[in-house]
Amino acid sequence: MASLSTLYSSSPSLKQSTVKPFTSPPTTRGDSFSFPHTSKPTTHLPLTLSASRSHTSHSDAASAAAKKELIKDPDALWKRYLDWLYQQKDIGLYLDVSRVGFTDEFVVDMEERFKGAFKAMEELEKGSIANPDEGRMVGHYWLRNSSLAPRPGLKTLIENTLDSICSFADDIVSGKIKPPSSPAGRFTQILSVGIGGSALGPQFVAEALAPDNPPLKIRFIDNTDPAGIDHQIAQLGPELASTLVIVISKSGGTPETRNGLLEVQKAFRDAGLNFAKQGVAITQENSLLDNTARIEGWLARFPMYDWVGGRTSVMSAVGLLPAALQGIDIREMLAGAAIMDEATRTTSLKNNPAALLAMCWYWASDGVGSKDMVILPYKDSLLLFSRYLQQLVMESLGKEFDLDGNTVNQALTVYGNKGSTDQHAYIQQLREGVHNFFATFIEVLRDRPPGHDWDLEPGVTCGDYLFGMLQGTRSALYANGRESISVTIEEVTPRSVGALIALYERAVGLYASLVNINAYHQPGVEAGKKAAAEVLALQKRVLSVLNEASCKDPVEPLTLDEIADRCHAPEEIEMIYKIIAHMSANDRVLIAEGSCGSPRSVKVFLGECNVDDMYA
Ligand SMILES: O=P(O)(O)OC[C@H]1O[C@](O)(CO)[C@@H](O)[C@@H]1O
Repeated sequence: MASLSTLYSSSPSLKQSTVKPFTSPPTTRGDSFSFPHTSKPTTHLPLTLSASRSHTSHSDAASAAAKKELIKDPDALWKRYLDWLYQQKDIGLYLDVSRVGFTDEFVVDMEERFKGAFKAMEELEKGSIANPDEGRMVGHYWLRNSSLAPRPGLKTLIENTLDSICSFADDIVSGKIKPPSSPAGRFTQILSVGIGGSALGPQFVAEALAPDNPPLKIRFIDNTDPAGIDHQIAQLGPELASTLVIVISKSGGTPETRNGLLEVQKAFRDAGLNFAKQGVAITQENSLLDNTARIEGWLARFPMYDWVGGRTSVMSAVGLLPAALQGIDIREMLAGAAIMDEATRTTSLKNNPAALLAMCWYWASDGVGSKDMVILPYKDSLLLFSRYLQQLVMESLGKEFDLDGNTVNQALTVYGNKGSTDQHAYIQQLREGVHNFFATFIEVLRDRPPGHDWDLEPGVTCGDYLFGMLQGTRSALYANGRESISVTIEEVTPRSVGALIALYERAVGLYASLVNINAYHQPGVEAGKKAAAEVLALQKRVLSVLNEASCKDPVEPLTLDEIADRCHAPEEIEMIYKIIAHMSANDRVLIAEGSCGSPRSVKVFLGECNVDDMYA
């Protein structure tokens, strides 16, 4: 039986790719999950802001009471609104922080503290090792302005890749590149296989921007849930023959993605289709996935870069290729992000929307994540923004240690779906329950395309209701001492979506500097991955022990204690029980007698004896 990491694909062939965008010079390293520790940068700030806003301030009753004193006087509130309203004209984006109760003294303190955060960001954009644990540069800002890339080779790589994406997408959409055996004569569907940052960006962009009738429709496999995978493949039906499968994995070694690929390849084999002619890989050069795609001669391969993190990869091939295939104007998305990048480079706190967001997060959560961030887009197409931000924010800011090695357990929890839908779900608690959050309203001024509106009652449209629900909820929360930020865009367009993504990317980076953490690594994820691999290794040992006992004559059914002893893992008896319960629920060769509700009564043997012990 192949181990989890030894194979990416089960049916290698030696055909060559017809499109090879990997023609530019290689970057730095291939796939890996662990990196040598390198020295830490010196640009980071001390932990505490001031006595009143220190890491212990959220437990300070006086400070908590002061925070409840939000301005109530309408004139003063209007003045505060005017004073703090930020507008980005080229995007048509507004940021209103007037309903966050920060004080003038706090802003003065923050201005001082932001000097270091701006400096760190400037160094990052110039190519510093901003991810010290992994020894990596952090270059997602270069993707939308390649002239910022610190080396000419990187600039060329970014530009060449973008050109390859556009021309490959054009060739697929126009039918110049065809699936080998589809009656449709052209690709009609995309099946995207990836997880985390290799899925969330493409999912958000598709939901936000794909036209009603895209040239290719997209579906996602973003888990190792067999039923979920079967569902996606079943939904494709005969259109599997005209499906472009895009396998996305920066590392090229993520088990869920590998499993998704193997399942899809099996579906292709079962349908008599040649997967390689319909497969595209987006991954780092020389990763397991890249090598698999190269050896098997997949249709195309596009690069992921060492210096782009998964959660900030939506403007690399990861997000751009699927978007272009759906007819989304990716150059406009990049332009919107570039405009926002420029706008968020200013070191004037009041004129920098990302810094304003970071400042509000710090105020609202005491710089320690003491309050959750509830994201409420009042627009169905932005539904997945909160899910996208969950990874961007929580994988970046949820850290045990700061850059100096102190234990800080930093966090900023993100959740939310959309308004006004959530008003009928959990807004009740937000208004009246425990005060452990601040809200962010995402407002879209344009209700629907011009020419489609009508009054569903005199003087009032359907969109007016949505507007009223947003404004009403904002007011009702504020009246009960609940703070909120409002981000307003005029329309949901590639440009405004690109800008929104760039705004939050920058805010996360700045906030991480304020609290002195590395926003660009994710060491905590490894523990779960390692534990999962150990469970699967234990399962193989259990099967081997059972196989040996089942080959005896007569067959020797084993109790859980006996299995645990023979596995030399008595401390794992509970896990062994769970392994057996899972396998016996899934038509495996294993037979468990007794009652699942009383584990001690269970006796297990295999339905077949394998003399070669395939599990050993
Ligand atoms: O693109 P990859 O390497 O398959 O990783 C997927 C996701 O897994 C993580 O590494 C966490 O496990 C994320 O940071 C990443 O976006």
